[in-house]
Amino acid sequence: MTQLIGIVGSGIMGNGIAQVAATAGYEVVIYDINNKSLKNAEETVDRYLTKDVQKERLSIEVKNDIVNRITYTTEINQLANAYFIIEAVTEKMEVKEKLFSELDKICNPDTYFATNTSGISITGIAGAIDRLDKFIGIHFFNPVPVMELVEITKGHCTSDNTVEAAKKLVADFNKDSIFVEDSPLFVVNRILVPMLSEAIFVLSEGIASKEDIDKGMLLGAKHPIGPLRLADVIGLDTLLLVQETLYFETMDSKYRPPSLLRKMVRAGLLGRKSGEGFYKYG
Ligand SMILES: NC(=O)c1ccc[n+]([C@@H]2O[C@H](COP(=O)([O-])OP(=O)(O)OC[C@H]3O[C@@H](n4cnc5c(N)ncnc54)[C@H](O)[C@@H]3O)[C@@H](O)[C@H]2O)c1
Repeated sequence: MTQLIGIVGSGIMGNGIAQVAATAGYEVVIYDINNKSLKNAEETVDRYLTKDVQKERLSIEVKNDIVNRITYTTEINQLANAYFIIEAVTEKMEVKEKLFSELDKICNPDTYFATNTSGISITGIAGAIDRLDKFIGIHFFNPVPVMELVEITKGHCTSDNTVEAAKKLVADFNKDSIFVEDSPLFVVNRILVPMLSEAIFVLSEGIASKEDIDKGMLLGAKHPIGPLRLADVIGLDTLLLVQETLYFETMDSKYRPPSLLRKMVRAGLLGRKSGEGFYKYG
């Protein structure tokens, strides 16, 4: 029988993870509390796969099979019999804890739980549930269908069996992985996020225009995308929450988030997902 993957959160990351899981042949249920986000996720997956069909990387029949393997729902009970749950909700400890505590009661005792957190402690989130041994960090990168890497992180009580199951899942998803200790922001974001933060400080100090900051890193450091445009792709609200984790966990002032970033989030300028961040979209 085809195994079921439950995705929680249908935002930027959730819809990409759902697409990759369905492409790997799994049945997928994607659950969100927000109907609009689910609708948007469905359209995003369809748009991505349609592009693949147009570029002749995928037949229309295969595209339809992938689309038909994904169910979009606001009913959390539909996740009860999942083989693996992958959580991709808002980057807040209290939101993730409450969700996993509810899932722990609903789901089959054999169900594995994974979080896609960008940097919150895996052991900390697992504190909300009884199945501590079945909890693991699987951190995907944005955009999920394109990026090859995931970071796998064990919590203090994660069993070897769960690590093996996660590794197999990641291999099925056709992703490569690195293994990272449970530490704020893991590896990639620990290095990347301070660079994005510095770009925002450079902008707010009036050292260069946003276009020249991005051009500087594109041409001068051979980055594939400028740091301010990348911040818009990530979502400025998520970026701020991730920076706060690094700052509060280390209590090191070098990681303080730029006040410009905080102001933009308060103004609802969240980047590409809200139509405007450092740049305007749509
Ligand atoms: N954006 C990125 O580049 C990126 C990259 C890697 C990891 N992540 C991580 O992935 C997670 C999700 O990030 P995102 O960018 O997709 O966020 P997002 O804001 O695009 O989407 C979050 C979704 O979660 C839903 N949600 C919130 N609370 C919920 C709940 N209790 N139950 C069900 N759904 C709920 C929201 O309605 C929304 O649709 C975060 O932990 C983030 O740190 C993000």
